[in-house]
Formats: sequence, C-alpha cells, structure tokens
Amino acid sequence: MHVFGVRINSQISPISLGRKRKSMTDLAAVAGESSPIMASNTVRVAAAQMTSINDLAANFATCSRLVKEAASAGAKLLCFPESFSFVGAKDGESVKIAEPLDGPIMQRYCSLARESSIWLSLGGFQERGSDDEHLCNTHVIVDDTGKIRSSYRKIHLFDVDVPGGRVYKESSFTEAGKDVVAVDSPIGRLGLTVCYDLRFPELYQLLRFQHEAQVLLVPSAFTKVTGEAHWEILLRARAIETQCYVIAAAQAGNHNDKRESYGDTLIIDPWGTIVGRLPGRLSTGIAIADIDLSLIDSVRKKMPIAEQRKPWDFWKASSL
Ligand SMILES: O=C(O)CNC(=O)[C@H](CS)NC(=O)CCC(=O)C(=O)O
Repeated sequence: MHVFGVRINSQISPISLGRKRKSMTDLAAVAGESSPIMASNTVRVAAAQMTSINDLAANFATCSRLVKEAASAGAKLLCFPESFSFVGAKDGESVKIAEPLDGPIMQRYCSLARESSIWLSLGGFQERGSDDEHLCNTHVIVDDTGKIRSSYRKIHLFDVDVPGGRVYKESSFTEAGKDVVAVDSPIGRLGLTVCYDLRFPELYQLLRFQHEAQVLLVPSAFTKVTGEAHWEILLRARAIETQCYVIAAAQAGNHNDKRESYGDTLIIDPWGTIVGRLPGRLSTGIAIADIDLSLIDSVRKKMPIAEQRKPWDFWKASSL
C-alpha cells in the first residue's frame, strides 16, 4: 500500500492477529476515532533513507523535506541514518565539521523537529570530541518541541578489513562511548545504538533486560559488501531475541567516488516480521509502520524469555 508516496507494509505477525482484531472492535466503539487502520494502541513511526554527501546544506535540505513527509503521514517519530548531516569524501573532513550538541548544526535540526512537531532520532551525528583530532559518533533524540532528550555515543567502532572491500579504522578519528542509553518517548522506551553496534548482542540484551527498552534504534551506514551478507539477518535476530521493535534507518547509494552504502531501511516487529522497508535501490525516502505496544506485551507474555534467561552470574559460575 502506498500513502503519500510512502510504503506501508501490511504484513502482520501471526501472534498479533487475535489481538489486532480485538483492538479494531474496541476502536469502533471509540467516538471521534477516524482511522479504522490504526488500532487503539498503535503509534506511527517513520525511518528515512538517504545518500548524504560532504555538503551540510544539501543534506539539511533533504532531511527537511523528509521531516515534512513523515509529519504529514502522521508519524510521531522520524529516524535518520548514521551520518545524516554529513558524509566526508576525504580523510579528516568529518572531524573538521564536528560541533558540540548546542552548536548551530544540531540546533537547526532541533528547529526542524519543533516546526513539524515530530520527534527525531538523529543517529551518528559528528559531535566534537575532547581534542581536535577526534569526534564522537553520537545518536541524539530530539522531542517535538525541539529539546534534546538524550544522547548516546557509539560504543563499538568500525575497525574492520572488509573482505573484498576497504579497510576501515573509525577509531583513528572517533572516541568510543561508554554508556548504555535508553529514553522514554511517545512510541515507547527507546534503546539507542549506532551501526556497527548491531554486531554486539550484549548491548541489546542490556537495553532490553536492564534498561527496559521496547524499541531499538540502529541508524546505520552499512557497507555494500557487509550489508548484503549480514544486514537483515542481524536486525531480525536482534528484534526476535529482545522481543523489541527494531528501527534501522540506512544510508544508501554512492556518497562519493570511494564510498557506497547498502541501504534497505527496515522496521521490524518484536516477532521478527518486517513491517516497513525501503530497498537500497530507492536511495531517498521514508518507510512507515505502526508500532503496536500491545504486540510487545503479547509476544513477551507468550514467550517469557525474561524469566527463563540465565543471569550473568549463572554463566560466570558455570565457566569457572
Ligand atoms: O565514517 C562515517 O562517515 C560514519 N561512520 C560510519 O560509516 C561507520 C564507521 S566507518 N560505519 C559502520 O559502522 C559500518 C558498519 C558495517 O558496515 C558493518 O558492521 O558491516
């Protein structure tokens, strides 16, 4: 189904069917509710896909257009990919444009949120680091009044020799974060991560089981090679094993001569079903899905892994 040039995926997890039907009946009794599509407990979210370049103004113009599209589609939160505001073409470019969170670049994005009354997930912002040679790869949550609610600094840095691709050394210009961050929002409790973090499931386990996250955000700029091999599988695994929604906004296409991202922005429900998608060949746009918080509850109730899992102490004792 397409609405406002936007893709709405109609797949529903089998576990949600009974519940959905009930909410629709409930909904019919609620006077003033206009949309029969939206069950009473759902909130609409959007995830953006784009091809950011080394031009702050051009990327801001794209983001601004996508914010308006998401707001008019009724989304309460729009998630942008890693490096939404800037992708450098040469070494050192990203560090040069890095700014603190109260600097002019982030403040313009805060104004966008306020003007369209929408929450934004601004993943992978180049935040100025503690010296001139380093930045922090920071995921910022801004509310619908333009206020920064929370920020998370990417913990796992992409120092990898991609088979058949380039060698990456993100730690040469990036300071790693140390703190696990979750924050409440109108679409539930958000767990904040960035890109390469996706390969380290302990972080997601902590977000679900210690920080009570309901929706995990994974703004990314995956390489073409690793994206083809691992992207969807890792994201669906994180959704299934944490019983959380996963929203993964992705960079897509050619940023410059040297750099290409995989794309395939995905929204996945806590049963592992893909409920929103923007394939990599569609370089710029938004995917939309309705988050059903009652689905999280029903999946967790029927398959109670929170009670069945072994605490860290169990594993420590059994490996002595
Ligand atoms: O450098 C920038 O401009 C922004 N940062 C990134 O693009 C980062 C670090 S180079 N990329 C990833 O983490 C890709 C992970 C990935 O592709 C995988 O895990 O397979």
